[in-house]
Amino acid sequence: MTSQELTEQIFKKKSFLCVGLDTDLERIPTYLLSEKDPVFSFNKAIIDATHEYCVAYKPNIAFYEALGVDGWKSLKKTINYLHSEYPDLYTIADAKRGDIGNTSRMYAKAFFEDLGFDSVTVAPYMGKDSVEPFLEFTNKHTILLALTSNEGAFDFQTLKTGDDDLYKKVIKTSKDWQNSENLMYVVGATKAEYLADIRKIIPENFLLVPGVGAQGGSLEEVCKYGITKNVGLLVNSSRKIIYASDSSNFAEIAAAKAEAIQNQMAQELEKL
Ligand SMILES: O=C(O)c1cc(=O)[nH]c(=O)n1[C@@H]1O[C@H](COP(=O)(O)O)[C@@H](O)[C@H]1O
Repeated sequence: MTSQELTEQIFKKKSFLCVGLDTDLERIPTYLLSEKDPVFSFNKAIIDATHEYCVAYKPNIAFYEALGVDGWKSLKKTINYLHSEYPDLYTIADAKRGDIGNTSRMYAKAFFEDLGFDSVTVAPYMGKDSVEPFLEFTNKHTILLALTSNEGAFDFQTLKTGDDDLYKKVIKTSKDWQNSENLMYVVGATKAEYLADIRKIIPENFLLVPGVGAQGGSLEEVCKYGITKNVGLLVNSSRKIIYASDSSNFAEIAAAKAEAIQNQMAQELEKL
């Protein structure tokens, strides 16, 4: 899906919500554990209930990898289900990959070709030749970690390198990489006020903003500093939506949570 198509979906659905599928066998309703593929059953129920309130889904790959072969099968079933039932929804593989060039190319093939995700999250630490293999894929986005939502973001990302904080240097440098038009960036909702400066460097790019909900970030603040006339935001919430209830009507409750966020987003879009 292109950025323009994603923007069209955002205006059509009045939502820039991304639902995070961080599916954990220890947190899903226990009655699902007797199903053949509890992870897929849970994801399917969440997707069927929430799809009208969001524009994207982001499975966090760690939750699937932790289950070995079974986890990869559940992931594949989930992405196939999204492609067949809801092809207008944007998909993010939250894998935070990045390695020497030929290895990155294999990661890119895994997520873009084999699984068919629209985008993948990538760590910038290994630099240009570790990211460019992802950027070669047309109509696919590489979502580069810029300023993350966690406390550890202050360990390295905000260190001064010359005149700039490291995360700003990452963003500025990445703009010169081959096919940089395929870049999006991660900026944590917990650091919303930094978005004002970030928007001066990248006024147009889409930002994936995790950290509202369970991590305490504020949607209002994110919009105040980060929204553009084309929106340019995908705001993720995982646990606050998918684990809102562990009873038999968990999907319904998740949908209500997603709808409440979507309503807030619709109000923000009204202001544009
Ligand atoms: O790349 C990410 O999505 C990500 C980056 C970041 O800075 N912070 C962050 O929380 N995430 C991911 O976003 C999701 C947040 O989940 P909740 O805190 O449950 O909404 C998790 O899958 C995290 O791995």
